[in-house]
Amino acid sequence: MTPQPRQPRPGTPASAPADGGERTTTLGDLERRATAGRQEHAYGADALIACDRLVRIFSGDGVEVQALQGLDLLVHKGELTALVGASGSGKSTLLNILAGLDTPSAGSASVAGHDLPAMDARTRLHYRRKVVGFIWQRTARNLLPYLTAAQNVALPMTLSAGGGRPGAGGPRRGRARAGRALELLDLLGVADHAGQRPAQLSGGQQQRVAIAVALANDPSVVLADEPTGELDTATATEVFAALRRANSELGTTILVVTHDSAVSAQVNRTVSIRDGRTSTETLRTVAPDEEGGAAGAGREYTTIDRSGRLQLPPEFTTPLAIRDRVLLELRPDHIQVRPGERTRPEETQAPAAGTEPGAGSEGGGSGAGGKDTADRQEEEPG
Ligand SMILES: Nc1ncnc2c1ncn2[C@@H]1O[C@H](COP(=O)(O)OP(=O)(O)OP(=O)(O)O)[C@@H](O)[C@H]1O
Repeated sequence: MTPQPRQPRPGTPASAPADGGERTTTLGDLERRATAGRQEHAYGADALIACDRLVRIFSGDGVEVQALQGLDLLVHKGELTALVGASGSGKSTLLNILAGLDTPSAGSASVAGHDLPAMDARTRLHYRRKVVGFIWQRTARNLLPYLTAAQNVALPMTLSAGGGRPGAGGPRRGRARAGRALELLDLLGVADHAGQRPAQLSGGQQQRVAIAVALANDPSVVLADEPTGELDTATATEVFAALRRANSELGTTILVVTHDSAVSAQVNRTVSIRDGRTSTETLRTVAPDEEGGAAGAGREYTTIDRSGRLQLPPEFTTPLAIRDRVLLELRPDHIQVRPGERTRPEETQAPAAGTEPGAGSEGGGSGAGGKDTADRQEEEPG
């Protein structure tokens, strides 16, 4: 048997310095550089929220519902993003996963460096208390009825400081917690109601106190599921303005699910979910003012998933009768999508002996830069 050359172990010099001079590159150095390079280019490495091919399947009574079907989403630090979509498209499912209340069936999700599917019960509890704040649609679900507004805001700080043990110390002591609660209520325009219980507050005031509760522990992210769903338009605008203030003044990243197009028009980025996947997103260049007015015109973009797939909206495909396939053509600065011709039965038969596969046919039209024969003849001079 031929002896194999022994590989140096990671961390040992690939070539030792002959003159005892400068240290040469080791295999360990190369490995570290390769790992750093991989992390740098990993999907969503610079994002605060990164969902990669997220799948959530609910099963029961022999029926399976695929609520999320390989959803990709990146949200960067400091963004205020609205999540819209038809009923049943998967918005709440996504938010529950990001809140640490549910786990995905497949795919990965990370928030502020926390790998959500990998969290154990203890980490999950810490995550829910410190890393994310949550606002529910039902005002009554956000606040404890027997505590005042200020006590409701101080409660998450007490719980995270000492697990609710009486007299427990922590990052913020009693007086500091009360001070912070008042600061937050002031920021959200409800400081005058600090001593009142939820039943004494209007729906809009309750939701603003709920935002303060969600912000109490300086979370990296605030998630809100239809926070204005139970409110009239004027009150919804006020509550949304409070969310925007939290985003702009505290820099908190906020992801808000809404059905209300007036609300979604007040953010710079609106991501639309269709059939459990992100389908389009609208970006606005001019931010709305304090009252929610004068937002810049939005431009809608179709999202491309990690495998290069995009969903063509029915408003585009229906008028052109686009169904099974399209022709993609690579142009210097864009890709052209044209309806593929209908398949004729003879085209689906095997090619006759001696003919090259695909010769003279449409060729499926899938190659970038590929052109069908008719086109080429059309464009050739003479
Ligand atoms: N616990 C569950 N068990 C079974 N199916 C569920 C469960 N939760 C959600 N689903 C299903 O998953 C799909 C997505 O639901 P989800 O609530 O995420 O949608 P949504 O976009 O938030 O809808 P809505 O806007 O009406 O709240 C729906 O078909 C729903 O019926």
